[in-house]
Amino acid sequence: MAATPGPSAAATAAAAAGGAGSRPLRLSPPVRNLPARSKPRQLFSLFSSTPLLCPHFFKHLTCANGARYCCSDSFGNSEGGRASVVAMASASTAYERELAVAKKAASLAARLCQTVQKAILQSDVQSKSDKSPVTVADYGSQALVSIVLEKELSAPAFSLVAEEDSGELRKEGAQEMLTRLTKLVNDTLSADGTYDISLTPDDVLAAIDKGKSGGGPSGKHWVLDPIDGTKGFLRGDQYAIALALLDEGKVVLGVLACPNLPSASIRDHGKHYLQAQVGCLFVAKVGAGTYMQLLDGSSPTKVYVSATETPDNASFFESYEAAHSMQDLTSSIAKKLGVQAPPVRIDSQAKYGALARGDGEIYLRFPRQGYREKIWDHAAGTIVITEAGGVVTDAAGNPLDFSKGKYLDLDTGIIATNPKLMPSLLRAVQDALKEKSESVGRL
Ligand SMILES: Nc1ncnc2c1ncn2[C@@H]1O[C@H](COP(=O)(O)O)[C@@H](O)[C@H]1OP(=O)(O)O
Ligand SMILES: [Mg+2]
Repeated sequence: MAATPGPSAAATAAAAAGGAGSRPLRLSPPVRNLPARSKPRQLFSLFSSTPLLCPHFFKHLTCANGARYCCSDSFGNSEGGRASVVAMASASTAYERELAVAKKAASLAARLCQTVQKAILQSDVQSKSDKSPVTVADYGSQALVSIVLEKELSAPAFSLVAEEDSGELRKEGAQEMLTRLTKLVNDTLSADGTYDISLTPDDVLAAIDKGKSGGGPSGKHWVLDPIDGTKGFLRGDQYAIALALLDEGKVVLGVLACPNLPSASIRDHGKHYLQAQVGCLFVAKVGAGTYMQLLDGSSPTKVYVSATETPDNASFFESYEAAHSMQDLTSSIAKKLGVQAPPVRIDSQAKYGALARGDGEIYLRFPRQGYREKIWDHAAGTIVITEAGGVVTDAAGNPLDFSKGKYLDLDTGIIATNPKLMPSLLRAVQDALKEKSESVGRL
């Protein structure tokens, strides 16, 4: 099945209203049937700036953050010294089953979301108590992921921490939506053909409510954002299905399905990606690197963060929605760092995927005071970046802690970049935050 763009067929990541100087990014309809290519450029620049570890030239290299990566054709296959063979063998076999299940679940959910985005009707949008829009696709995506986890995992009593619950769907007046949702889930399952099942509305409600786990520091917990970037989804722009697995409080695998992200770099928008296919799946497992493939199936390609060391050649990603991140602060950080390029604003954890494959160097996220970050908004994206050789921290430089339950306890914001740029980025963040608090103090 070919990946298809959204209803507008133009995933737009233009500058937010009033965002003068930001880089408009209009993603046009894809030209079909062109081969997806990863960018060897990223690999070459990494070779040129990283020490080789052993005489197996081009086999082993150390990423700038000290993590070891092996050049391998498939997930986890490697060559080299005995110790690394042992280490990589355990890295390659651990969580293998879970990763395959996560890919299956996210791909199926993405298919459902693509169907809905194409046919979206205003009446699909309900209002949650927090007033953010939620669609039949959020529920359908969560139900499908939950069903795949239940069918495929050997332990049926899995723990799932997910964004949606069935509360609104159980209310009077939601019957029609529930009927449509059940049909959508069943149609997606039957088109896929893996499972010969037909779900009732109650089955769908129960599947959604499997996502009520609170997470925490012990055991395994799946973490799901069924549609990350609901606003982008409704606009016909970028969104992601983000699924991760925590084990003893650490993210051990992550899958990001980005149905509207072009397979080619969006750095030089207006150029290569206009011919690219749309719909990417990023897959990361602890110790085994990050891979990208087309959502409609292509062999996975290992991806790496950009090796750019100089801020004046760097570009940065931030939220499309001005309400999600303080753009005056991010602009001040970029200025202090010496970044020349305007911000690239796109919705959802698609930013993490784009950064992981080197489309840009920096991600800045500074929500307004009082906003509490949820683990499902960052778990999959974080491992996609770290396994590609990048670093993700809070504004004080601490790693994100996914072991505290549903929320991340954060110092102000989230930043990501490559290890070479991180020290200067952290200094710029600290300076900009200090300046901001001093200016608030003077008022
Ligand atoms: N006021 C807010 N500030 C920051 N993030 C928000 C806010 N409201 C919703 N979000 C969440 O931010 C994420 C999108 O981030 P981005 O701005 O990078 O696209 C989404 O998970 C979105 O929730 P949701 O998943 O319900 O869409
Ligand atoms: Mg989200």
